[in-house]
Amino acid sequence: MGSKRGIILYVVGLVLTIILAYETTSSSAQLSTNFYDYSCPAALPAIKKVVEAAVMKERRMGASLLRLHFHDCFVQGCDGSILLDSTDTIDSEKLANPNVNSIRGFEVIDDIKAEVDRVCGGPVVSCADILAVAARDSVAALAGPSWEVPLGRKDSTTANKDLANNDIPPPFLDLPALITNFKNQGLDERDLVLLSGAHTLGFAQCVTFRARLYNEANIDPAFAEMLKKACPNTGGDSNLSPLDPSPSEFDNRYFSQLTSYKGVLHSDQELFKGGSTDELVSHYSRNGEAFTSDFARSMIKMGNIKPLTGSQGQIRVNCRKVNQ
Ligand code: HEM
Ligand SMILES: [Ca+2]
Repeated sequence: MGSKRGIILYVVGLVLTIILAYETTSSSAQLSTNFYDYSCPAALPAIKKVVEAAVMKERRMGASLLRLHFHDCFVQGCDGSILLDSTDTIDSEKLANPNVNSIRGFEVIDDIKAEVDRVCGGPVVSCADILAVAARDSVAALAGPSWEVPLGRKDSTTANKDLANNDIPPPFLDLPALITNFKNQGLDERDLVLLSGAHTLGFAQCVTFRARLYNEANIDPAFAEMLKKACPNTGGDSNLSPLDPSPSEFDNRYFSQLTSYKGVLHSDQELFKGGSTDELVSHYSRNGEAFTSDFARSMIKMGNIKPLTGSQGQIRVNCRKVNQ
């Protein structure tokens, strides 16, 4: 009798363990678009409102917020790690080469966080989710597509400056290295082309494309001459040039520029120079609608990189600091 009971208890325990294990693994991969529908339905409209005001004030901020989400996701996944300031225990990603004197928008994230916590009555929405939604709302505010953002990311308690230096692609990479870099994040060649299309928005500093102007042959000569005016051989490192001719408009001109060898960054032109991604670049240069809808898909894919979910991580009270 006793042993029968023991067996039943054992089986029940086993089943519970299996269910629990399944729940943990599936929830750690699962985000959902309705995550805040009950806990704070006012959150998403609040984010949109602050993003729209910031973009109205300065169009470039939309580009900067989009890039912030990208640079978050490529380091430890989309976990808000990029937002943490340096402390004794935090080696801030803000100081990594791809970010220092370059990445911007932290004050807007602070403004969004304050407004979201106000309307939700406390810290309900993670900083990582705020970054993902702000990127989406930025694109939409600059005439780009909108999409439903899968939500439920938690915030990291760590940052990794070394990983930021290693994993955020620098602009001097060639196509094979760009492909590998994206592949390491679970993104394919099509995602590389589509997400590089984010360079339809925003600006680059002279120091990031000088070598292309003065050393490379696969650049339209008149275009190179024009860029050299804003980017001399020496000095003017931080002078800005737009990444495409309409840096405040989400359109497909980035791709048509590439097909006429008017890419600003070396890494941009790598996507169209007789290699495996040429076809994709031509396709999106001819078909703006396809770019718009496929870009949204790739953004969702990028936003799903290694999120912390369920009991992992935390919801930060201050996006710049780990709780307590
Ligand atoms: C494919 C590899 C990529 C490389 C090598 C790269 C590199 C760069 C560089 C060097 C800049 C100029 C930064 C400066 O001068 O301060 C820049 C700007 C920008 N990048 Fe990328 N990027 C890449 C992919 C992406 C992706 C995937 C996104 C977003 C989905 C993105 C969004 C942006 C935006 C919006 C800007 C303009 C930011 C502003 O004006 O504040 N980039 N990128
Ligand atoms: Ca991160």
